[in-house]
Amino acid sequence: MSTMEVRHNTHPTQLTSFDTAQLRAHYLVENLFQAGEIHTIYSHADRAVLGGAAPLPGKPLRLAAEDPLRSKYFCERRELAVVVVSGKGRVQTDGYEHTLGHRDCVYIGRGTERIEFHADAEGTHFYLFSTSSHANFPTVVARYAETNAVRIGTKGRSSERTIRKFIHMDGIRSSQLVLGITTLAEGSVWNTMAPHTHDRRTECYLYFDLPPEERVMHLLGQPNETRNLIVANEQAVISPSWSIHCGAGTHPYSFVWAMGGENQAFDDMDPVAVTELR
Ligand SMILES: O=C[C@H](O)[C@@H](O)CC(=O)C(=O)O
Ligand SMILES: [Zn+2]
Repeated sequence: MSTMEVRHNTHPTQLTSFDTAQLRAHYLVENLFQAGEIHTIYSHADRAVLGGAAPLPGKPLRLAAEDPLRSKYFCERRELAVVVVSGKGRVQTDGYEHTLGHRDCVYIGRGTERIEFHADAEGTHFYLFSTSSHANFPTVVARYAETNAVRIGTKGRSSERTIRKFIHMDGIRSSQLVLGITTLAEGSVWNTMAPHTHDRRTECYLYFDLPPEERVMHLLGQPNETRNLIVANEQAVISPSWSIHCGAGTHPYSFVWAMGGENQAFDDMDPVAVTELR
């Protein structure tokens, strides 16, 4: 079974009038991974599609062109990145098979007609992130262990972490999609603090590798009007271009960050000083 939910855009002044349930309904994505199903969210923010595929071993799942796409197949006008956030498995693209371990990624280019998810273990979860695409780029696998790890943050600020860029201008090429994984070091809690915005891109964070009883306190909103979401394992946050996106966990975690929009320049950020936050 597969389902696609549609989410509309919000104006920054709306965010400050939302209560907790409304904030969660607009920006938090829960229940991405349902055993034996593919669940996707079509966000009008840069037309990003987020999804979760949770096939059972021996029962592969095929990605469908849901009605909101109005296309013959999912990647007819789209590119797609798939990251294994738990377990291990295989992704088949037009008959080619890509074997993926924990935190490995496959970029699937526009024009790929048949996409199938196979689990090699119980509880295998494939995270999907897709943006529209007007050019064909080759399908390529990126392995977590083989990707250059950039260490950032400091122990003193409880922000020691590694950033691995998978799909970007100097890595796997794409039409607009940019994606990587950040992993927190033992004893560190903060990602992306001091925060930033990037007015030319929407960004989504999918938090994972967090024990079930732990949480990430994620901050969002314009820098001078912030709110928070309490986020559990394998839940995602959609950050509009005007929103900061950062968080602190009660335990170390990893997250997939993925963007789509006007440009792919990772450094095209507007930094926000901690003292400017309200
Ligand atoms: O626009 C870039 C993204 O917010 C992330 O790459 C930031 C991040 O992973 C981190 O600081 O830990
Ligand atoms: Zn960002």
